[in-house]
Amino acid sequence: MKRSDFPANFIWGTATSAYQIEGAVSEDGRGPSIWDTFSHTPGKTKGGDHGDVACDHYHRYPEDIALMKELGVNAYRFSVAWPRILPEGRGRVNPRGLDFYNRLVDALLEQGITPWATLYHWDLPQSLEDQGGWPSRETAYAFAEYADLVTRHLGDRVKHWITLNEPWCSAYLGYHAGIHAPGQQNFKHSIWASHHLLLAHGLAVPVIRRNVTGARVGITLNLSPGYPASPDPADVAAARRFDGFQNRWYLDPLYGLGYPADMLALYGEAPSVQGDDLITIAAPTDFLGINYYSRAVVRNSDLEPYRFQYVRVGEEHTDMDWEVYPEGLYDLLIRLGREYRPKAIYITENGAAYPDAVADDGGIHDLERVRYFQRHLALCLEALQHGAPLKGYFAWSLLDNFEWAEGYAKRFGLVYVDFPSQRRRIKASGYWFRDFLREAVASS
Ligand SMILES: OC[C@@H]1[C@@H](O)[C@H](O)[C@@H](O)c2nc(CNc3ccccc3)cn21
Repeated sequence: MKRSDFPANFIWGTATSAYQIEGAVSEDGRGPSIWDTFSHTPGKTKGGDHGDVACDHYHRYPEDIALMKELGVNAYRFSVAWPRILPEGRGRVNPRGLDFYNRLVDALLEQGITPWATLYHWDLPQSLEDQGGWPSRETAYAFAEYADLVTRHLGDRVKHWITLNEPWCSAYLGYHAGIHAPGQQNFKHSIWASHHLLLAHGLAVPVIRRNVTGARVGITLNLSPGYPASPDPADVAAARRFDGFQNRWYLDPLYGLGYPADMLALYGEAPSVQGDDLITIAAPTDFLGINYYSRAVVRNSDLEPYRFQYVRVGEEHTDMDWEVYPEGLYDLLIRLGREYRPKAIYITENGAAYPDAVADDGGIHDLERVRYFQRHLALCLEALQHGAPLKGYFAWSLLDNFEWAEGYAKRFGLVYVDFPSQRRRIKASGYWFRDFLREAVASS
């Protein structure tokens, strides 16, 4: 499999997010986010790690853009930090926050790299959380105001917009599992949060289209195909419940089907739907972003409210203990193409954590990660050849960075970061990606 097997206009990028790489959390007027609060709360992140400095990208972005250029990507997916733009979440605008993203976008364009901006990658301004957070409908309205402000300022140069990164993570991990910010464990709040996140997306889509000529708008979901641990009908039903929990709860409303009836019955907890919310949420989009890392294998369980249990399978796992299963990406792409028929699909994240180390020769020989990319890209190509509307691929991630509750212990980068010195080193996987992308030049 080589680059020229893919369409000539296929998008090849790397992805990051603001809180994971920027640092400078109190610089130039940025306000606190729920991840500043959560990561500074003892016991919430591995080793008490936080994003105060991270990759110091706020200051080092020219060097990081030079790395993207060396890798040969033609696009870069980053997120805008809401608390940098609106320190209290609404109202007062921080011009120095806007200035940073103006500089970042201009520097990307100067290098011929297309900016793809994610408006929300989990860093909710703390003041909005203090007023109810995503369980409150007001937060959806605040998001639409934020989207309006950012797209009015960057929309002349940024044409690709992702409203939300992974609402499932924000709602479930943040408000029910409690392992992500803000760390609540309240099922009803997680259901209300999921609805207000989808509502926020739906409110923002027309705002972005109004502000950005030629906008391409979408949302990014972390989707995992679910497989039953056995042919036992109870396990098959559990896999269907998993699919509802992880995938259909978001896909169905976004594609005009409303919330899935089986999950509404299972949950017995109705989302806080009002008026035309479901019409708003189903605003037509130009693409679906998919973050794919692995599949899920589940069996039946009495564990309420989801009534499934994960089963650990497979011979090969990453440092996150996620099974390496590229076939799941193929199955997912084919299913989505057939069942939801998005205009386009972009893999907005795919990658793997491995315990990278600098070898005696100064290199980082992350050959497992090279193999991970090769296998997943091969299945992307196969799905594309079988009709999936796949138009691009963003590797997660450009840099080793702050891996949320796992802190800096889990490395996903194509580029190794020595955090004490902030020195960047391209890994073997980065050089592989560079050579893969250069092939088209050689063969054209
Ligand atoms: O964990 C790797 C990345 C993470 O760094 C990104 O910020 C985020 O967008 C992301 N989403 C997933 C898939 N979903 C997920 C599941 C459990 C915990 C965290 C993320 C993986 N990743």
